[in-house]
Amino acid sequence: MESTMKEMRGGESVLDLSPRATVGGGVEDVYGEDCATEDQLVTPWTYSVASGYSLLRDPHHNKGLAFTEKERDSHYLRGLLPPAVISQQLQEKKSMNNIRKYQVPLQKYMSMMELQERNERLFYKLLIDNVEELLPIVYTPTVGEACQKYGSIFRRPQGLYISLKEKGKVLDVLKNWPERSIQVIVVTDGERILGLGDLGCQGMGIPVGKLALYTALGGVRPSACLPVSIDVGTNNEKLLKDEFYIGLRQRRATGQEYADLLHEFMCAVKQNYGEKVLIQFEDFANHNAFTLLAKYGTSHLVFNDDIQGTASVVLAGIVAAFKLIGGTLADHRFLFLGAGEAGTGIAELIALEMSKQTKIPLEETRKKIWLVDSKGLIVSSRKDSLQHFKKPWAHDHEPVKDLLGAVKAIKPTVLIGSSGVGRTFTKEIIETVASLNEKPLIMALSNPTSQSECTAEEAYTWSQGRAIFASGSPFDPFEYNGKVFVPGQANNAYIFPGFGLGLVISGAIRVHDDMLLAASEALAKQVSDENYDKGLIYPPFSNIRKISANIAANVAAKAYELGVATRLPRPADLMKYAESCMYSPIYRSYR
Ligand SMILES: O=C([O-])CC(=O)C(=O)O
Ligand SMILES: [Mg+2]
Repeated sequence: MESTMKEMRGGESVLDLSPRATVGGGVEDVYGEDCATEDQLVTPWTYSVASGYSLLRDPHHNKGLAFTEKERDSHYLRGLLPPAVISQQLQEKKSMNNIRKYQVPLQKYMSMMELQERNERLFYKLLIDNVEELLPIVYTPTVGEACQKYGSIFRRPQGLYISLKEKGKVLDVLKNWPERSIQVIVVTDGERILGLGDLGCQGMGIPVGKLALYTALGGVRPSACLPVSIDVGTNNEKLLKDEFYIGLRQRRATGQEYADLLHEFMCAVKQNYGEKVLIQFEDFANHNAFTLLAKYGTSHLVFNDDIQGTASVVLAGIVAAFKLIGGTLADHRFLFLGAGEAGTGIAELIALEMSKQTKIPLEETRKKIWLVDSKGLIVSSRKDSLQHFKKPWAHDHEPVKDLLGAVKAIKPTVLIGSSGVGRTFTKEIIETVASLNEKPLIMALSNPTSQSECTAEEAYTWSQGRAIFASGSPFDPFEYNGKVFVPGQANNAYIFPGFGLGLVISGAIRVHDDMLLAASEALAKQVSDENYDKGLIYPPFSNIRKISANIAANVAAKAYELGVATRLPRPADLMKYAESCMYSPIYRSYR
């Protein structure tokens, strides 16, 4: 020990060439970091106020070549940067040029993630100014591929990893996160990532992507956002055998062990961040999604994006579509393929809104809505064997074994895919729906693009250009018989950023279904005549910050009305207030 210490401090001692030899081989190494052998401890020294080299390495404050002369003087940056001083605008132009050079979407994704870790404000500037181009990169569909390959492309960790190894220590883990004032957490356990299935710990890409949208689309400060991946194992054999897999190498814990870890997490979050932190559940498997929402809905500020966010965005699209296809909710018949979180969540919100509009009891309005799962049409004779969240949809009807049979029997005016399984709206199914309706509304919601129930091209071609079509993942405009059809993107990204902002600015402590209706109503109102002319039932994403502010204002107003808002007094103009609260990625000047 004595001699090792000597070796560590000086450079004079004889070099130890054993396998324990120094890692860095430093000379005049004051802190002993470079001279330390692999099994010696070193101290990770940093400064409390970032300046100089560490300022350039701090993504929250780094501005790269945009540091001014004055800032370079006062923050010890002289010589650490080349002489040129350029604007954020020029940096943006350069970064976009570079990203556009990549042909492979995953490379664009990696380059965006690198930017986020190098210069956060520039990352958000790019994302906000080029939202339609970059959304498919940081979000669906590319984020899906990124999660599948997360281990291989892993560089710096993002977000907080809570695994079974941290059982009993979750509060300590939360305290390791560098930010204190968290407002929004997006958490997944990775069991149902988009329509791609169980990706275990690598589901982290989803909370990271969703929170990037919270900031870019909804204006929540990046430092107030916390992505969390809960790792209870994975049942994905391919990942368990993948040498680059980053998660626990075990099959999923279930039952009490699972419930205990989640409960510890939920309690620790409240203890650490208080009552008003929003916890968004994302991409949990059906069985846990419904259970967690019901269990924590009365004690925490929780929101399930796949059940509630998707419901709100789809309801908005349907209501907007009535301008094109006519009628009201009560005039239509709805048929779903897929009776999981999205399917039953949407169905319930449609039934609730229909009931409010018509004063017909909810039990009755539900009967206008039919769902098909992997075993066929959900009917009352199946009731005993159905999972609890499917039971309200088991109406009286003879058994029907598949979607085509159900389309023929139910004669829907609106067909919605929420199955997570691609290419299930076949030619025959779309032709049958199109034969029943002058203007069928077809929504293929499953993500990413590979899991979409049909493509835009198929929907337009097989309906001879008569379908009103929207999909969860983006499709390019499609020309058919000389007319250009622009498909809308029915994705919860329209809702959750503004919804969350509304909760944050009102200090809401609980989520209520009426707030989802308020968000939906605000979104539907944003569709302009110009959008309708193109067949769109959603406004373009280029306007999303204004849309989010509108949603936030409507949600906040509802929170005050329901008495769950704690930020008092209520701001008189909630729209103005929402806009004034939104994060801007423009660089700040340092003193
Ligand atoms: O992430 C998305 O694009 C929408 C969503 O929540 C899902 O598909 O699970
Ligand atoms: Mg999701």
